[in-house]
Amino acid sequence: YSEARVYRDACEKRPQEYWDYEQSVVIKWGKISNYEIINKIGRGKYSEVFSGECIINPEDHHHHQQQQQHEKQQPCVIKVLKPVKMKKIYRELKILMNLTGGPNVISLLDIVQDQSSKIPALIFEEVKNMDFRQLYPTFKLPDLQYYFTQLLIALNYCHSMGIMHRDVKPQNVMIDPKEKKLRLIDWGLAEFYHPGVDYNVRVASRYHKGPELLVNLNQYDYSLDLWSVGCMLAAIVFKREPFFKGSSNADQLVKIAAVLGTKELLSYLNKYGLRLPSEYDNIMRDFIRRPWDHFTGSYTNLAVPEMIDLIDNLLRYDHQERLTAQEAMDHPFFKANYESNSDESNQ
Ligand SMILES: CN1CCn2c1nc1c(Br)c(Br)c(Br)c(Br)c12
Ligand code: NA
Repeated sequence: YSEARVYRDACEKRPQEYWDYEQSVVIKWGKISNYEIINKIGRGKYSEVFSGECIINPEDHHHHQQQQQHEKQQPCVIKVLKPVKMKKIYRELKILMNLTGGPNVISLLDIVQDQSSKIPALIFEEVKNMDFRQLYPTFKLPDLQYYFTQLLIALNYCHSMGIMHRDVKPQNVMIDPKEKKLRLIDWGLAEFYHPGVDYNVRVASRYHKGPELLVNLNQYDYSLDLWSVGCMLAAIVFKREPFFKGSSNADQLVKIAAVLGTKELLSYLNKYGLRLPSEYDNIMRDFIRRPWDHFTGSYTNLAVPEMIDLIDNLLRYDHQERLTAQEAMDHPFFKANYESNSDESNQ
């Protein structure tokens, strides 16, 4: 049995309609004619994503025909949901309505419905996102302090609102480096946290799955998201994207054990009265725990002691041992001064 160390009663202390998405999702549908799709920017298992424009007060267009071309349109992102169970759609909508406007959470501007297909489309604020594979290699320590503080602010907020994101990964963290803007997106796998509930372990994306998901520890909590943050940091600091690259869910745990150790995995399982699932019998080997400096190689520019300690306190098998989002924000790494010293910048 396991319970969250923080925000245990975040849902219980709110009215039932806050978290009971099966009963009480009231949708105020917007007008699909207010939006125009420009082009496709992404496709996922559950949705197709487009860049779009919001046509502001279309009634003005009748009088000034030529103005139409010059009318300032609001750029937006249009997420067209694929027809999955309405229950899952209601969950995402409810969570977005609860969180929209929160710090560094993507803003939901409107919900519209395609007349023929009846499929809902979600309209979001636009973020001029720079692909993480291009952006992350440019990060120096001050950038890591800034952007991971912004990510932790978003996670502490949603956790305080009783919501686990459950799919934290670079693809779901939109960053506009020009505006130094970060937004956590894709709440399609997010769920409300209730103590003692057994959750589906088939969540998150393989490389960012916490050990709890891979050993079928169903009573996980917000701390799952902090494992994923640890994976993101380790990938940047040790220049290995992704940091744990499993070829399957089972192999994912093997890759984690190759770093954190097999003995340590078994004591984690023991603590929660779990056994290694049978699919590991032939693939789990006896790994020794690797010290983090094993991964720094020749360079250590980002691998400063405070960063190593932060990663070490996020990438813990035992979800109860991991730093919470608030504890991570209070970690010495974020208090240190790494502003590039003068001689370095002259080189
Ligand atoms: C696949 N890509 C690339 C950029 N981008 C993608 N999906 C997005 C979603 Br969902 C939202 Br909401 C926003 Br905002 C942006 Br920007 C998005
Ligand atoms: Na989204």
